[in-house]
Parts: sequence; structure tokens; C-alpha cells
Amino acid sequence: MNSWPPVPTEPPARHPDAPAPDTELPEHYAYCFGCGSEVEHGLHLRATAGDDLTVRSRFLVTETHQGAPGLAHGGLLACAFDEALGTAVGHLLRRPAVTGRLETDFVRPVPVGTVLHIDAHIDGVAGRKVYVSAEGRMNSVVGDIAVRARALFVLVELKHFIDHGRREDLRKVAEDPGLLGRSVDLNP
Ligand SMILES: CCCCCCCCCCCCCC(=O)SCCNC(=O)CCNC(=O)[C@H](O)C(C)(C)COP(=O)(O)OP(=O)(O)OC[C@H]1O[C@@H](n2cnc3c(N)ncnc32)[C@H](O)[C@@H]1OP(=O)(O)O
Repeated sequence: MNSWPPVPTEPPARHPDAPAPDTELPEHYAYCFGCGSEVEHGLHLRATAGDDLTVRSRFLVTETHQGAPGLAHGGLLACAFDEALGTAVGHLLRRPAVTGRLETDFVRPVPVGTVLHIDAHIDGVAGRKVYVSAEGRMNSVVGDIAVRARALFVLVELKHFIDHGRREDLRKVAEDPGLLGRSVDLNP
């Protein structure tokens, strides 16, 4: 394994207004494939602020998430990590950021019906670059590790989303700001 973070970094600082540990975090966008409640076959990942620079997430692998029969698709697991890592950056640093690079190690197959528990940690910051890593465990926070991931998020201005987003979706959000940051029922 290469050293991580790959460049010298500053220790990240949890934002003073970051949600307190054990706070359930809202979905960040109702149509997000990772967390959105409006996406029927999305991941519906749910997250809780942890201590210090951590966020704990979990999601249920369903039959619409299959790659091989009865097993989660690897790309979809990578998506879950992208979401969990991005949620840690967004909520703990309270700065908009996008994934620049994401690497995943698939350690064990993940059967349909598994609840994957993903613990994400912000490891370091270098200018606009934020280095984050996570481990995903099967069915319990102390279960077997199934996936590990590391990512570089790049801090951006809000303008990034306005400049690049499809007009009709931006219009929908302008008309209904509740589509962003809506609280969700954690026990539907
Ligand atoms: C309260 C709020 C809560 C909110 C909750 C939110 C939850 C959200 C959950 C969402 C979860 C889902 C999240 C998603 O799915 S985000 C969607 C997927 N990601 C994207 O669409 C990003 C597409 N890429 C870009 O827009 C640009 O390329 C970016 C913005 C990333 C950089 O273009 P920009 O022109 O701005 O900057 P730069 O090119 O000078 O780069 C800056 C620095 O970064 C380094 N670099 C860049 N790329 C790489 C790379 N691949 N490997 C290594 N290094 C890389 C680069 O060398 C440079 O370093 P240095 O020269 O400074 O040393």
C-alpha cells in the first residue's frame, strides 16, 4: 500500500458548526443516488456524525444492487463509499467539495441482504485537497471488513454546481429548496 495521505497535509479541523456526535444527518439532495429518498432503487444511505473527524454510514444491499447473482455490484459499492466519504467532508468541514479520485479495495463479496456499515475519516487537508478514507463492515460496526476506500475530494465554490448542473434540475431546486438537506425518516 502506498503511504496515505500521499502528500504532506495539515491536520483537518472539525468546523465549529459541524453536527454534534451522534446527530443523524439529513439526505443532502432528494434525487441523489447515494442518499436521496426520491430515488426508488438508490442506496438510501443513512449517516450519523461521529466523534472528531468521523462519520458513520450504513445501507442495505438490495436485489436491485446486484452485479453477480445475489452479490452487490462493485461499482455500486464504490458509489456508497463516494457518498459516505463526501458526507464526511461536507458535514464536518462544511465546505462544498467534489470527488477528484476514489480508490477501492474489495476484500470480501457482499451478499444481497447485507447491511454495510461504513466508517469514514478525514485524514488530512492540503490547500483545496481533502484526503479521506473509509472501511465498510458487514452487518455490524465490528463485522468483517468487506471494502476499504480512499479518496481525494477537492474543495470547490458553490458556483461549480451552478455552472455545471442541468438547468431543469437547478430550476427544480430553486423552486423547492427543501430538496436539499431534507431530514429523513431513519426507521421507515
Ligand atoms: C452542510 C453541508 C452538508 C453537505 C453534505 C454533502 C454531501 C455530499 C455527498 C456527495 C458524495 C458524492 C460526491 C460526488 O460524486 S462529486 C461528483 C464526481 N466528481 C466530479 O464530478 C468532479 C469532476 N472534476 C472536476 O470538476 C475538477 O477536475 C476538479 C474540481 C476536481 C478539480 O478541478 P479544478 O480546476 O478546480 O482544480 P485543479 O485541477 O487545479 O485541482 C486542484 C488540486 O487537486 C488535484 N487533483 C484534482 N484531481 C485529481 C486527481 N484525480 N488525482 C490527484 N490529484 C487531483 C490537482 O492536482 C490540484 O492539486 P495541486 O496542484 O493544487 O497540488
